[in-house]
Amino acid sequence: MGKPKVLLLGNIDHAQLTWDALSEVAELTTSSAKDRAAFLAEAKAGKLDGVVAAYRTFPSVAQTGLWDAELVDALPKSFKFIAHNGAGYDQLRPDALLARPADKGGPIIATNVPTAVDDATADTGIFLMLGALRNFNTSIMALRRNAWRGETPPALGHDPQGKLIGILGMGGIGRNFANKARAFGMRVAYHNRRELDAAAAAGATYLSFDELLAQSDVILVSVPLSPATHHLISTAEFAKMKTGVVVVNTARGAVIDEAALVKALDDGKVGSAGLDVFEEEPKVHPGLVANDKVLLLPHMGTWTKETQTKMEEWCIGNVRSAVEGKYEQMSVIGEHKEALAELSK
Ligand SMILES: NC(=O)c1ccc[n+]([C@@H]2O[C@H](COP(=O)([O-])OP(=O)(O)OC[C@H]3O[C@@H](n4cnc5c(N)ncnc54)[C@H](O)[C@@H]3O)[C@@H](O)[C@H]2O)c1
Repeated sequence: MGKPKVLLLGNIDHAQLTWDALSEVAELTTSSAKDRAAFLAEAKAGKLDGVVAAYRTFPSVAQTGLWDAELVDALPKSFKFIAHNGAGYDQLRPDALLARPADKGGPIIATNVPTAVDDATADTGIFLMLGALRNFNTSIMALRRNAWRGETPPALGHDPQGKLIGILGMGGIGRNFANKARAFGMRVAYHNRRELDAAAAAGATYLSFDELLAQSDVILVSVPLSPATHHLISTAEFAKMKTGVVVVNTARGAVIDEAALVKALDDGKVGSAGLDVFEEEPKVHPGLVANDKVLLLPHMGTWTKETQTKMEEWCIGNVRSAVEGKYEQMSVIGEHKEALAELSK
């Protein structure tokens, strides 16, 4: 019997040697599909037969579309694992992957790359928070059009010291951000679906969702995007916030209703914002682009050599563990832990 096949969707940019070394245990293959229709056609024509695991990047969604029921249905029976190179896996539909019936190959197990992203993403959040608090974007724009601080000087910014940062989603990135925010003298509160134990909370105060909205001077959005968190923050939630609140989003654009944010900024309810993520990337709402009070980054959260390298190495590690049957070493997504345990029996 030949080696199991592993499919690469997207590029390996930093961990090429580790990827090449996978060929010791697997036959490495790629897809020539340029879009979802072509990918589905390849799968249905049997070109992916024998593939056991795939490595995928965030941009490879252009090649496959979402990993939903339609895509799952087209995959060969041999396909068992999808290793996603990222922490947030909203491009996968965990339910659809799990629901594949036994006669079609049974559940497909997904892994992600948590924790390796924490520092770089939290650092990006700190940059956006300070920049938004200080209104730096207005003066950056003025300087670049050779107008020094602008025709009228920008409004004075605010110091982080003593302000309450409310972290919505106190996971890996949220907790990392909390530590850094403390170094700036901020008071830290958070909201999660459940209160953390004392060690994980590390002194941060647990607030209900509404309390967090009402009391925070700065709100960091750090929850995964899912049907439950889509537009978690919209008109009603902005109305509950302090006037002049600073909103930072390093999670996913669609957790915030972008049109409602534009309005809240225009009304002065939200004082300024720092955004790394957008509802329809790479498109950015024109109301955000037009507003100097918004500091914008094009999804740069993990855009560092060290972090991208760590992520690739980790993701390839998940593929290798899957192929070698070392399931306990895989960082499986929360929704698939039980299915992996079944497989391990
Ligand atoms: N900007 C970037 O480049 C970048 C990089 C990495 C991750 N991300 C995004 O950041 C998100 C968070 O990453 P993480 O590694 O901290 O994830 P994580 O799973 O460690 O933490 C997420 C936290 O959110 C909480 N949560 C989930 N749903 C909630 C809800 N409805 N209300 C309140 N809390 C809720 C969870 O309990 C968990 O504590 C990812 O899902 C991803 O979308 C963005």
